[in-house]
Amino acid sequence: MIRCEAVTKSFGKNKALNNCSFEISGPTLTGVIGVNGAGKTSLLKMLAGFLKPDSGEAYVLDQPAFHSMMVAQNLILIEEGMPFYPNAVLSELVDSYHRFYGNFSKPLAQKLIDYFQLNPAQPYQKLSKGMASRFRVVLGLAAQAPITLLDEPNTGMDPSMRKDLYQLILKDYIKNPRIMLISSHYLGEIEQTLEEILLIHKGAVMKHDCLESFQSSLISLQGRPEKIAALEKKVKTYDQKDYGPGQRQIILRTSDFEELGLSEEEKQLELEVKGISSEDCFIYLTKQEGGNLNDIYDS
Ligand SMILES: Nc1ncnc2c1ncn2[C@@H]1O[C@H](COP(=O)(O)OP(=O)(O)OP(=O)(O)O)[C@@H](O)[C@H]1O
Repeated sequence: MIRCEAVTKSFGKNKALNNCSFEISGPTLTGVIGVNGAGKTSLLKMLAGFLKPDSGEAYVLDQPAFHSMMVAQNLILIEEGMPFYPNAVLSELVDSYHRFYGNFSKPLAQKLIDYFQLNPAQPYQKLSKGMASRFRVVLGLAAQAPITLLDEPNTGMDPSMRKDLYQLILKDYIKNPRIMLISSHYLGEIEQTLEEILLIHKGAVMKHDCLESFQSSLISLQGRPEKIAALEKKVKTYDQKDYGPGQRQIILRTSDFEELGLSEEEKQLELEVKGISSEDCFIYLTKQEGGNLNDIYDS
């Protein structure tokens, strides 16, 4: 079980987490998504007990996470800035994680090291970015910790290795179902692996849903511009595009679409109603309020 109750954490004037609440009570593969700076890493570090909340509380296995030895032994967080000893070679790091984590599987670590073509005698600090990510995944999966948090495990990996990684994570989870949180900017790639989505926006949970509900929360509506313009006045739209003079598309909430009470005839003859991808859903829901990119080059 992991639970955040109104967790807030600031760094100076910067609020990394802002009244963040959610709960995961049993084995689930959850994707933690959000734009840059949304608070994903801060949330994972909070659950790992590395950060103390300013207010609220993060619980892991019913205990406050901060500096808890019980939490440390039952949870692994892999992330780019893991504090390994300087000059440690991969086999030494595997041994030290094996000593710490009760469920650590050395045979699995060995198989993953071979699969990822890593050299156990090589110092971690000499690995390329993608190879270092591969090694962190070795530790993250071989630890078999009841709570497994993978912060951008695919950083620097080439596309074919990223595909393999998603399969590995899924196979590992099927073999040993547990709470797994994976943060990633590659939602379109990783979504087949996931059961749930935790969308973090401005330090808070914007959505926590199963993948299907997340994806179907927005919908695309296309039709003649005057027809669409009439509907647009009644709902909040997340995007609008014109396709030539004859067609206009809007993106709106599926619940708002249902409330419009359109007849079946209107839907079939006058409008094209389509689902959108989960990645587009994420993009529309979190669209930045910042400037227009055309302003950068057009004077
Ligand atoms: N140690 C720190 N010191 C100061 N500010 C921090 C620190 N850690 C995080 N922040 C700030 O908190 C906010 C959230 O950062 P965080 O790394 O959690 O976001 P993220 O969603 O993981 O981003 P990204 O996708 O870019 O990795 C950012 O504004 C960041 O600058």
